[in-house]
Amino acid sequence: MSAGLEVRGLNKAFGGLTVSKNITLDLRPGDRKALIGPNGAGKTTFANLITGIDRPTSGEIRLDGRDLRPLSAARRVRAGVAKTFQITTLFKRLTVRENLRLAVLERERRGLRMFARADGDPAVEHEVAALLDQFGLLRHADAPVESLAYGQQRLIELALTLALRPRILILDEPAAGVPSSESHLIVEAIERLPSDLAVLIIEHDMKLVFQVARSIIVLVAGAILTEGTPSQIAADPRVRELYLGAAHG
Ligand SMILES: Nc1ncnc2c1ncn2[C@@H]1O[C@H](COP(=O)(O)OP(=O)(O)OP(=O)(O)O)[C@@H](O)[C@H]1O
Repeated sequence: MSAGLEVRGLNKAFGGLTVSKNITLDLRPGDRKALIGPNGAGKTTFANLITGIDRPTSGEIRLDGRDLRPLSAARRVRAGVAKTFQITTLFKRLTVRENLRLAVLERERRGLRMFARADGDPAVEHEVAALLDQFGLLRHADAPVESLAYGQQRLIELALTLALRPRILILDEPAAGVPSSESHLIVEAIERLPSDLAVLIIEHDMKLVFQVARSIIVLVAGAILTEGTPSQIAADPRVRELYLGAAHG
């Protein structure tokens, strides 16, 4: 048995359209991998197969050797597979601290009934404070989420996901909609993620990808074209053609 996520020969067809083709990859503790590819390459579908939103037509998905395929999306989160920014919903009128508290309680399955008494639980408060600190949100702790800049709201979503204590984290376009003046917040937050977490970043912003990824997987028409270090990918003529072709097309 090996630690982390193992995907073997994954296929997915919607009717006659095959959108994932024989995808094989690993996500090990500490990995910082990016999944890139043109629009419609099948990145979101791949993420949905891992998180259990979609079911593969064939192929294997294992976490620490355990077959994930029979598990519902909710059970996969409990097993340690989390994806921002879909499972997270911010309560915009509540404060940052209250949102984080709810996420911790949700993980503990204490639910909303405990909410009123929760601020009396030192263990929960300690964990919330650590998350606020990790994401540089301490000074905004008691501000309503809706009063914060968009980039900061995305940080809160990331903090909420980490409150679930995932082992595999899929970041789905973490910089989407974030003004370039705030994108450094996202980069810094990714750099501060726990070192043993396995991270897969799906992102169109190549600047961000090359800043944070140590390995890049290129998906084209549902299949992996290549996987390599950022410098290998940047030098790959097929990848250059793909992106230059897209830019000129
Ligand atoms: N539920 C579905 N039913 C039928 N076809 C689908 C479904 N979901 C996705 N597809 C098709 O699968 C292909 C891959 O889509 P997907 O959204 O996974 O690509 P993507 O790489 O995430 O694209 P983008 O970068 O634009 O988000 C597309 O042709 C899309 O139309």
